[in-house]
Amino acid sequence: MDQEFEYQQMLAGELYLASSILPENRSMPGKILAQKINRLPIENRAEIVAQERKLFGKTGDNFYIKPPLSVCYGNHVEVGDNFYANLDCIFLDINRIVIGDNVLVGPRVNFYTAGHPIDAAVRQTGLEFGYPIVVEDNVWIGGSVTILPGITIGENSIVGAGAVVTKDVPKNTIVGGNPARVIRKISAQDHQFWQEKLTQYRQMHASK
Ligand SMILES: CC(=O)SCCNC(=O)CCNC(=O)[C@H](O)C(C)(C)COP(=O)(O)OP(=O)(O)OC[C@H]1O[C@@H](n2cnc3c(N)ncnc32)[C@H](O)[C@@H]1OP(=O)(O)O
Repeated sequence: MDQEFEYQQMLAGELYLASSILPENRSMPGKILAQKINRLPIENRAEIVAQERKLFGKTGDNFYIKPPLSVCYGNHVEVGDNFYANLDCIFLDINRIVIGDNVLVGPRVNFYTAGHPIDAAVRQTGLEFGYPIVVEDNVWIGGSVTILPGITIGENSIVGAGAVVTKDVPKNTIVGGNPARVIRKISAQDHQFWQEKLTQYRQMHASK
């Protein structure tokens, strides 16, 4: 009964006592499965993907996370279509991590939903909390990025390598640094530049 209360508090973003969940340890199956995935031969991609689909709460078409990966629960992560995450990512999903379609994640990206009270006396009670993370469609997260609890990254945006994201990222924006700041908006010129590169590539490919 207490375990269920604490678990629901956790998902609601309210204070909860992790140690009351831990005796039964609802997060252990996900951790064990992640360990199993990390031991699979890297060339056995079909099996890796099959196990990753069991680990996460939801996955879409064309999905792959390059091991090793780490989770807290695993089943609190939901991912859309066309998802790729490079190696060594950490999904600390004590609250939900909701990721849209066409999202690219670089190596060593940390999704941290968990936090502890600022006040030391309350922190010492063992009470903690977690807020959800949302990554909207078409986002690219560079390597070694850390995303903090409660953050939303808006559609089409890019998080530069090494950023610590402490505030929501608006859509169509490039951010970088620690704390992450807006570098610039993604513009019509970017669109034109990359469309031209794409056309060039296709012409060269066709002429081979
Ligand atoms: C899915 C995967 O596996 S991804 C593989 C791993 N690859 C990566 O992580 C690469 C991520 N890429 C980056 O971080 C790139 O630098 C990008 C996408 C942010 C570049 O964006 P652009 O707008 O083209 O940046 P550009 O190079 O023109 O630099 C613009 C400014 O932003 C700064 N900047 C660029 N990247 C970053 C960054 N990661 N953090 C902080 N500042 C940055 C530049 O220093 C420059 O500053 P200035 O105007 O003061 O000189």
